[in-house]
Amino acid sequence: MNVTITPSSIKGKIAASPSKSAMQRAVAAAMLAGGKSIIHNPGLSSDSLAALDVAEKLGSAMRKFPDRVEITSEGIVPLTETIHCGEAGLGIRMFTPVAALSNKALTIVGEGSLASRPMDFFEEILPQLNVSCQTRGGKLPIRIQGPLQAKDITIDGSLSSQFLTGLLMAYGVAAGDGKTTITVRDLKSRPYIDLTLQLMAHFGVQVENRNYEQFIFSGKQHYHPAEYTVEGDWSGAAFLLVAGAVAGDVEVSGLNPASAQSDKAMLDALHAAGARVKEGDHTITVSRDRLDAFEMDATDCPDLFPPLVSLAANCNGTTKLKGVSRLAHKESNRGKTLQDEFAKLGIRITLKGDEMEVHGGTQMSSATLFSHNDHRIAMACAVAALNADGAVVIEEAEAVNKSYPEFWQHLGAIGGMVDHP
Ligand SMILES: O=C(O)C1=C[C@@H](OP(=O)(O)O)[C@@H](O)[C@H](O)C1
Ligand SMILES: C=C(OP(=O)(O)O)C(=O)O
Repeated sequence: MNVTITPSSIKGKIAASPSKSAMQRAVAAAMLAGGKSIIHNPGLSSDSLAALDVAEKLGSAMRKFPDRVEITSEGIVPLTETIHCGEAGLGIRMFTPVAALSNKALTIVGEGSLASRPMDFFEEILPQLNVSCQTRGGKLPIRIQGPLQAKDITIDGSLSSQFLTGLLMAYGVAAGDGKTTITVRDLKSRPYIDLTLQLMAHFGVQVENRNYEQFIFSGKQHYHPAEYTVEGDWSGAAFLLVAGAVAGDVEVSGLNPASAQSDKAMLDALHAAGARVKEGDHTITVSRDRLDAFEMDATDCPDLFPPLVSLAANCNGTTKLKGVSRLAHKESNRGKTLQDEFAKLGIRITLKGDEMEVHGGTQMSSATLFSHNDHRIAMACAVAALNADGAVVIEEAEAVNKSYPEFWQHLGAIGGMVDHP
């Protein structure tokens, strides 16, 4: 699907869509708790729907309503040999160790960009936990056979935090009497682990976090069924907040200021760039003002790079963003993708080692852009297009469904001139 954005002024209010990061974790916890859990505000992102499908295939009973989903589980009892994780990086990396709690031979698959994202971690780590594991050269499919046994283990957290999230979730069930420790070297995306631990605690499992280097389970625990409400998504909201900063005035509600979500750091960037920001109770208002280049280390909030680049393109001067090497293995190679697509708008981006420089403040031009089937690239292009000198076409715009299926409708509702079939 192509979407055409005509330069427009932004004005309006939007309620943030539900966070897929929180939702997928809630599904895993509900699945691991014996009994009935209720998840409110589940949302319809493809990654969240894929998580519900995984839970069904792993034996949970599901009742879906527009505002909630009820998950009834008796533990991990796979109904099929193949588990399909859609295109969700977190999904596959979290559900693989969880599925390995069963003793059944399983094949874990996914689609789209997931087929080329690294999974070799599992081949190295799962055999140490008594799970046989084979991948195709470090990529999908992943063949496993458990049951996983929790043991003291040391892992590398520098590529992604998602593998640790999966192990923590599974250890919540598998850790036995006594003390079991996951030691992690060089953990990146740390706030995502806070979100994991928060979710686990909500469902009754406590883990001691020693400075993101050791995660300690002291004794046997159980997940308890619970009610949980999925928070508004700071990652998706970041695009709307930038739209307000560069093209008018926006109010986004449903954003928890105390959230563990890493992407609430978008507020720091908006302040640093000089945007007018008002922080209310769960509501953020951002209005256009003079914007100047800023510096930020986004190593631990890698998903902010796309909206940060849309903001930086509108800032006078050269914005410096650290952490770009974290983007190589997302839905696209996002450093390069942002460089290529923003070049078509006339914005020069340089990549030097771990740093990205965005040379902003010049008039952006009408162009045809390609999302690379990456939801965050599609949304970053759309926000940049608001200030172009003519229409901007975005190809494969349906990519937004992965995290934020309402994005085009929301952008239109706040004044973005969005044309699509
Ligand atoms: O745990 C999560 O929900 C996520 C963790 C991050 O991945 P990395 O830990 O690989 O950086 C982030 O990029 C991804 O979109 C979602
Ligand atoms: C990288 C992302 O997600 P995942 O790794 O879960 O596919 C994302 O949402 O930008």
